[in-house]
Amino acid sequence: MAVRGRFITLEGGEGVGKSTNLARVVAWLEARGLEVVQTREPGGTPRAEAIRRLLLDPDVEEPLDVDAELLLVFAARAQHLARVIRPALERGAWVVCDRFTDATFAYQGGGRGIDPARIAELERFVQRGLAPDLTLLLDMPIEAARARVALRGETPDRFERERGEFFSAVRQAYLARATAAPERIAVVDASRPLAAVGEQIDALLAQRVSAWR
Ligand SMILES: Nc1ncnc2c1ncn2[C@@H]1O[C@H](COP(=O)(O)OP(=O)(O)OP(=O)(O)O)[C@@H](O)[C@H]1O
Ligand SMILES: Cc1cn([C@H]2C[C@H](O)[C@@H](COP(=O)(O)O)O2)c(=O)[nH]c1=O
Repeated sequence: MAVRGRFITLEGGEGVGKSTNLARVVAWLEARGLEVVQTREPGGTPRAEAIRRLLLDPDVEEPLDVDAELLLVFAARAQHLARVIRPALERGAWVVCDRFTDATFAYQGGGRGIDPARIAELERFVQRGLAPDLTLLLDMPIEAARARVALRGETPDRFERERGEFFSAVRQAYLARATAAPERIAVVDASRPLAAVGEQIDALLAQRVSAWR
């Protein structure tokens, strides 16, 4: 069956406000009478959430090989696409996802140094042409974002324990993808107060949704 719904993703480094603003995107769409499926990566199904725990667990003594990390990310994505994303889009629902493949190019590509061409191969294999219609890239300086994460007072996961250089590389990789695909990826200055960030997101949604109709 042909894909009919729309696929929106939120991206950005740790603590930039993806989860907070995802709730706003969902509310904005639902207020317009649309069926919305809210989900996240890695994860979104019980098996994919099990892979997420494996990826994020900081306490495993055996270091995770970077290629194994990449393949686990795409294994979780394949399951998520098959069980949640494709069925939702096919029945006409809108899917709003906290992170997707731009995160792989940013974290495994930029952060871990994996060749983007190898990531693109897996992207083609797993997604078979399916890609987000709109990506909101929340961008802000990494130190300020890390301060927000620290305020949450949670135990840092395996990625959150990385050094500053890792997150600088992640941020640069995200921004490079936005430069390469400006028609899909809208950069939002996430360092501003929540209300200002939300207003820009509402305006972007209004503009894109009217263009799709
Ligand atoms: N514009 C903002 N100004 C100030 N604080 C904010 C803003 N946006 C979000 N926050 C706060 O920053 C913290 C991180 O936000 P949130 O959890 O939404 O980020 P995230 O990008 O989803 O994080 P993670 O990458 O860890 O999942 C939360 O405590 C949230 O309330
Ligand atoms: C999709 C995806 C995610 N990651 C990393 C990025 C984050 O550190 C964690 C997810 O946790 P969060 O609550 O969303 O911050 O996973 C990754 O490295 N590669 C990916 O493709």
